[in-house]
Parts: sequence; C-alpha cells; structure tokens
Amino acid sequence: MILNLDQVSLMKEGNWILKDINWQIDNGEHWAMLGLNGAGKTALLHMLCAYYFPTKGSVTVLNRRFGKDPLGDELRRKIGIVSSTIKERLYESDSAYQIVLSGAFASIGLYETPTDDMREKAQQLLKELGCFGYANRSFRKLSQGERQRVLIARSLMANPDLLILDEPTNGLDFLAREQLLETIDHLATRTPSTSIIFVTHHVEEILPCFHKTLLLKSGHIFAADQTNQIVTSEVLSDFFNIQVRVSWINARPTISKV
Ligand SMILES: Nc1ncnc2c1ncn2[C@@H]1O[C@H](COP(=O)(O)OP(=O)(O)OP(=O)(O)O)[C@@H](O)[C@H]1O
Repeated sequence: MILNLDQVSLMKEGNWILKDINWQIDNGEHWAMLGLNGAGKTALLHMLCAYYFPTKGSVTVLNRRFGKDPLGDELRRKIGIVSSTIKERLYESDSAYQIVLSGAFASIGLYETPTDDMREKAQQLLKELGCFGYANRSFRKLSQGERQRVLIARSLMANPDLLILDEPTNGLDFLAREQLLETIDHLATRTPSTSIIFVTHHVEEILPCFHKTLLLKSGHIFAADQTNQIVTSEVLSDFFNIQVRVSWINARPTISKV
C-alpha cells in the first residue's frame, strides 16, 4: 500500500483544516484530487510528505507510520513532489541539468558529486520530458511550462514510489498545458510502479490515467472513488453547490454550468 490515512484531522491556529480523512492508495494507483481554493489540498499533501503531523488519527506512507517509525531523507527520496513551494526554494541560477541532477540527493543545489549513472539518468529524463534542448539554460530563464517539465524530471531522479504533482499546470497557456498533460499521461503509463497524485482545480485536467478521484471540500473528503463514479453531473453539482453538466470528449471530461 502506498498510503493509509485513518481518521486524520489537522488543527492549525485553533481551526480544523482537515477533518476525519480516511484515504487509501494501493500500489500503482493514480489519483486526481480536486478541490476549491482553501479546501485543504496543500495541507493534506504536506501531511503526506511529513511536513505536518496529524492532530488526530494515523498517517502511514510507504509503510512508515508517522510518529512511530523514523522518517527522514530516505522517505522523502521515495516521494517526488512538484509544487510551487519547491520551485521557490531552488537556486534560479542553476541550470536545468543541475536541478534535475540534484533530485538524486533530494537536495536544493548540488553539494555531492553525482555518479556517472546519475548523470546518464538525468540526461535521459531531460530527453524524456522534452527538456534536452534547454538543459544548460539557467532555471531563471525558463518559461513556466519548461520549468514544470524540469521539476518533474527532477522528481523522477530517485525513482519515487509516489509522485505528487500539485497544480502543475498553473500559469500555463492552453498549448503548454495540453502538452504537459500528455507527458503526465505518458509517465503514468510508463512508470506503473510509481503512483501519482495529481492535484488540480480543473475538472477537464482529469486524464484517463487517473482511474480514481478524490473530492476535497472544507477539509473533508466529499467523495473518493472510481473517476467515472465521481466525475458525474450529479456528484459535481452537489460538490460545487451549483447545477453543472459533465460531458466527455475523447475520454476527458468538460464541465459547464447549466
Ligand atoms: N499553517 C497554517 N496555519 C493556519 N492556517 C493554515 C495553515 N495552513 C493552511 N491554513 C488554512 O487552511 C485552509 C486550507 O489551506 P490549503 O492551503 O491547504 O488549501 P488549498 O486547498 O491548497 O487551497 P488552494 O487551492 O487555494 O491552494 C486555508 O483556510 C488556510 O488558510
């Protein structure tokens, strides 16, 4: 099992940010997580990476129970994360190649000497993610779409068991977004041993590879099930509290207000 959250609640500054979360992810499952602003998505992800500890309940990620088994760099290396927080922490003068390489050490910046295997792997990932053409350009000079690709390549350096993509399409134009989604769909198929959690605000970004979907609302799980059970006009109308209609085109959902 990749993760097991049992009756998890989180309190911050006197408020319950997450309440009674029960969620399991089995090996190789890919999930989409959808929630409005402030639903608690980031708080939940921080908990999975052991940046937050639950106020109540138990969190087990990759067979380690938080608060019981020792955590640390080894676990963090097994969880790849692409988020705006990581982006802000990177050294913008580092090249795309250096940033990808640093993923092997789960470090910000390169302090250890990479092995030949690591160099080779970084180059292979840069190619696979379509970043090879700007491998030597500094991160600061890259477009949003190029940066996201570099960050995904970085997160794959340590062969993670769990890959968390937190709103990876933020700030991308239509074309860059569709190209990135295509790459993510390809990754999900080619790395079946890595489970993906894909967090988004947009229903139409739920790709066919995400067989399961979790709806998070005001710190609660509103629903979590097979995507075809969740992404329906009925469930999403209840979730958003307005009447919406879901249509499917090429195995992708679109949503409109009725
Ligand atoms: N460390 C904290 N201390 C106090 N309140 C917090 C903390 N972290 C998050 N919150 C609050 O918890 C709620 C959920 O925040 P979170 O960032 O997890 O939402 P989100 O679903 O990721 O939203 P968005 O889609 O806007 O990024 C918000 O009301 C936020 O203000």
